[in-house]
This record gives sequence, structure tokens and C-alpha cells, in this order.
Amino acid sequence: MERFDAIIIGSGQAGNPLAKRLTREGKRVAIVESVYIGGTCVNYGCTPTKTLVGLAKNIVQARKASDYGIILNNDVPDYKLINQRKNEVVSYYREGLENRLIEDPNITVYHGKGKFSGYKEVSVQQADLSFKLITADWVFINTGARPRIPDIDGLQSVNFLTSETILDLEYLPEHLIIAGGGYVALEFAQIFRRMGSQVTIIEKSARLLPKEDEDVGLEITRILEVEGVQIVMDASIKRVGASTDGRIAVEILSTQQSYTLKGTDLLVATGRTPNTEDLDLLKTGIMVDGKGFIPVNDYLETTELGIYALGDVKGGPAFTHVSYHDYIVLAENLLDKKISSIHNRIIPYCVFIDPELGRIGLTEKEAVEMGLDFSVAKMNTSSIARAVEIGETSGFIKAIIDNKTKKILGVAVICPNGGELMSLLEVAMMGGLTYEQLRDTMFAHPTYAEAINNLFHPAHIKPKAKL
Ligand SMILES: Cc1cc2nc3c(=O)[nH]c(=O)nc-3n(C[C@H](O)[C@H](O)[C@H](O)COP(=O)(O)OP(=O)(O)OC[C@H]3O[C@@H](n4cnc5c(N)ncnc54)[C@H](O)[C@@H]3O)c2cc1C
Ligand SMILES: NC(=O)c1ccc[n+]([C@@H]2O[C@H](COP(=O)([O-])OP(=O)(O)OC[C@H]3O[C@@H](n4cnc5c(N)ncnc54)[C@H](O)[C@@H]3O)[C@@H](O)[C@H]2O)c1
Repeated sequence: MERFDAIIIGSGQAGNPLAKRLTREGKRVAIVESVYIGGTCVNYGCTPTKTLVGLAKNIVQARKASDYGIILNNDVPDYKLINQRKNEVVSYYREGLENRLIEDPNITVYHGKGKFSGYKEVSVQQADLSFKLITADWVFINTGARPRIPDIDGLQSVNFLTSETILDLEYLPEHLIIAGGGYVALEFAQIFRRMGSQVTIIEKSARLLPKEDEDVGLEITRILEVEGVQIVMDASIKRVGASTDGRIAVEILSTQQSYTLKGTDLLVATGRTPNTEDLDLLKTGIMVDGKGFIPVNDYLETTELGIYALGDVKGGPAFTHVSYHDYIVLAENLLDKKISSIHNRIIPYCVFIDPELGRIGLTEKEAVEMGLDFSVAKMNTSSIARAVEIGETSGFIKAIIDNKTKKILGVAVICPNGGELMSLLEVAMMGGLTYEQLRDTMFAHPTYAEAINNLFHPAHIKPKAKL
């Protein structure tokens, strides 16, 4: 059995930087990866989808140019070229990462599925079906998650797509039905609608993004509907089957009404399930929770000393930056002799539809539920000079302000570059700036950032009565 200082199972968003950091400290590291170096983010997640978001935006802009005399002789994109560009970007990142790992003499990459064969012992099934046994003082589980396939009658009888297989399509779906109305669904819905597909979202909740404030969910619904995405909410899928005309028939029960919708393709985007069942965790004593996630404490320690879980496999929030931050926490604790924890991390996130939703901190609903004394500053994107000049005015910016401290408690930004504007306010929150300081800060004109001056103008602030 070969001994390392650390074994990382899964080449995810925490494991790769952790490996590099460990070798800088003189440690010998084994990375075990069953599919592609770079994990979900690089291969099936952020990188390909945000490339497609960018390409879909280019298409919209090209069509818009016809308003100003640039006449296209064809507004249907060549999907093969789109795929090619997406694959190039994915390869660029995957290969870059792979090379950086392989070049490091203290990192050994094992391509194969890893599972525990004992406490801190990992067995890797290699391409020739032989097993390699390795052991280390530290074992990091960074195996992520995969699309969750719901138990819907007839689903397995059709050729449905997931967020992974949809990336391999070599044609543009004529009518894409999407089961689920979360992050994956919204981003793909707009991408394919902009490319020319008819798109229908079927979401079981009464509105999109139910954890967000109602005005946020409604505005996102409106934005997508204006582009022609059909959205069916409060709907459950009763059955799925192949229709005689070669289409996929989806039987829906929505607000007591039952009907069948037919599409050419079905994307299942109903959440994610952790990659834990193949790990043989019982060999270590680790028990998963009811949904298969690995429970960890605030220091990312599992119940077994020296075995840690990072990223999505520990139960989210499932974002690349959260996984990357898990690496920071572990590196500080294990290598820098600091005490760092994931407790009370304020987690920013974005939904990359266009315009973007950028979010951080408390929602208005949460502030009410917590009985806080707060005000809401809210301003439409159509009041931002830059947005008017660019011609993209959907959305709004909203901030929750603590009435006593005048500091920002939370932000929702739906506007072009909404993620960047949210990040600016995130930094203001970190620095404890008051809304008055932000209102009076000089920002360059005409940037989106300048909207912050106006947002915190008294005309846009409404105090909320404490419950
Ligand atoms: C379509 C889509 C779009 C997304 N867009 C964004 C976005 O814009 N921004 C954002 O922040 N997040 C986004 N996410 C979420 C983000 O991709 C994940 O949160 C992130 O990749 C999680 O990283 P991780 O470190 O948990 O591991 P992952 O990146 O999931 O990697 C885990 C790795 O472990 C490997 N593995 C699993 N089991 C084993 C085993 N037994 N042995 C060896 N290897 C194994 C897997 O093959 C995989 O390579 C998106 C997700 C999807 C699906
Ligand atoms: N921009 C980003 O950062 C980004 C993008 C994509 C994914 N992600 C991450 O990946 C995670 C998974 O994304 P996701 O969209 O698959 O999951 P999700 O949990 O965000 O959304 C799933 C949606 O499907 C609905 N649903 C569940 N079962 C259903 C059914 N049978 N019929 C109809 N609707 C059903 C749920 O009510 C929910 O709204 C996200 O939560 C997010 O953390 C992030």
C-alpha cells in the first residue's frame, strides 16, 4: 500500500487548490478522479453554461442590431459552432488544470473511482480494472454531486436529458420541456430560448425561486416570459412517455387541471444528489444523512478523525465559491495554525440569466421573520442611466438596511452585471459601511455602480414596521 500525506477523492473545486497548497508545504498528495479533472464546475457546470450564456447573449445582440440597419440573412445559430466554442473553453480550463497538477512532482493523479477499503485507506479502480491501494494521514472527500433523477412514472422509458447530457447535444431542440424551475432550469431555459428553441418550464412550487423574495421571483418570471419562455408553476408531473409522433409526452397536474404537454426533448433539472454511495463510507465509520450527504462540523471534519468533506458532498450550498472557500478554511486550520470555521459564512450567489440576479445576505422575508427593525431601499433598473444607455432596463436593485446601525443586511440585484454590483455591495457589507456612506461615495459616471448613490437616496427608502 502506497503512503501519502494526503488523499483527495474527487478533483472538485476545493480539492485541486488544496492539493497545490499542500505540496507547497512539502506534502505528498494523491488525487483520485473517476471522470474529468476539474469536476462539475469546469466540465458540466459553471464553465460550459456561462460560455453558453455569453453566446446566447451575442445572438440576442446580433438580432437587436437589425433595429439599427444591420440586417442578418440568418438569425438561427449554427449549433455545431456553438458547441465547438463551449468545448474549447471547457478544454482550455480542464487541460490547464490537469497540466498544473501533473507537472507537480508531489502530486500523483489516479484516474479511477476511489472507495474506502478501511479507515484512511482508499482503493482506486484503474482503467485496467486493477486496484491501487493508498493511505494517508489526511483524507479529503470532494466528490460533489450529480443530477437527481426524480421518481416519475415512465421517465426511464424516454431519452431524457440532464444538465450533463444536454451539453453533448449536437442539435438545437425544437421544443425543450424542463422539469424543475431552479438555477439549472432557468439558465438553460434562457440559453435555448435565445438560440431558437421553444421552451417550457414545469416547476412544482407556486413560484420560481421560492426562497427569494416574491418580487424577485416575479420579476425573473416576467423577464423569461417576455422572451417567450413558457412557465407552468404549481405543477406536478404525473407521467412521462413517448408519444406516437416521436415526441415526449409529459402529463401535468396543475392547479387541479390535468393535461399533456408534448415536446421534442425533456431536461430533468430537479436538484442534485451527492456522490457518496460508491465510497464505501461504512469502512471508515462515516454515516451519511437521509439524503446521502456527509455531515461535517464547522471545521469540515467528519465524524472520523483526519477525514474531511468539502464542497457539495457535505450538503451545499452548492456553489463553486463555497467549495473553494472550504479549501481556504481547511488550509487555515491544518496548515496555518489558525482557527477558521464555516459557521455564519455570508454566501453570495448569482443566477446567470440575463439580466443576472446577484444575491447576498438577508431577504426582506427573512428580515420580517427575524423581527428586525429595518428599511428597504429599492430602485428599478430603468432608473440607472447606464442601463437606459445600453438599452437593458429590466429588473431592480433592492437592499435591506438595519435601521439602528444603518448597515446593509442583504441585497438582491437584477440588472445587467448584477453579480458585479452585488459583489460591490458585498464588500461594503464586509467593511461595515453604512448606507449613508454608500449614498455619498463618488462613483464614476455612468457606471452601474453609480446606481448605489441613487438607491440609498431617501426617495427610494421605505421603513418597514417591526412586527
Ligand atoms: C449546470 C450547472 C451550472 C452551475 N453553475 C454554477 C455557477 O455559475 N456558479 C457556481 O458557483 N456554481 C455553479 N454550479 C455548481 C457548481 O458546479 C458546484 O457547486 C461545484 O462544482 C461543486 O464542486 P465540488 O468541489 O463539490 O465538486 P465537483 O466539482 O462536483 O467535483 C467532484 C468530482 O469528484 C469526482 N468523483 C465523484 N465520486 C468519485 C469517486 N468515488 N472517486 C473519484 N472521483 C469521484 C467527480 O467525477 C467530480 O469530478 C453549477 C452546477 C451545474 C450542474
Ligand atoms: N448560477 C449558479 O450558481 C448555479 C447554476 C446552476 C446550478 N447551481 C447549483 O446547483 C444546484 C442544483 O441546481 P438545480 O436547478 O438542479 O436544483 P435546485 O434545487 O436549484 O432547483 C430544483 C427545482 O426543481 C423543482 N422540482 C423538484 N422536483 C420537481 C418535480 N418533480 N417537478 C417539477 N419541479 C421539481 C424544485 O422545486 C426546485 O425549484 C443549485 O441549487 C445551485 O446550488 C448554481
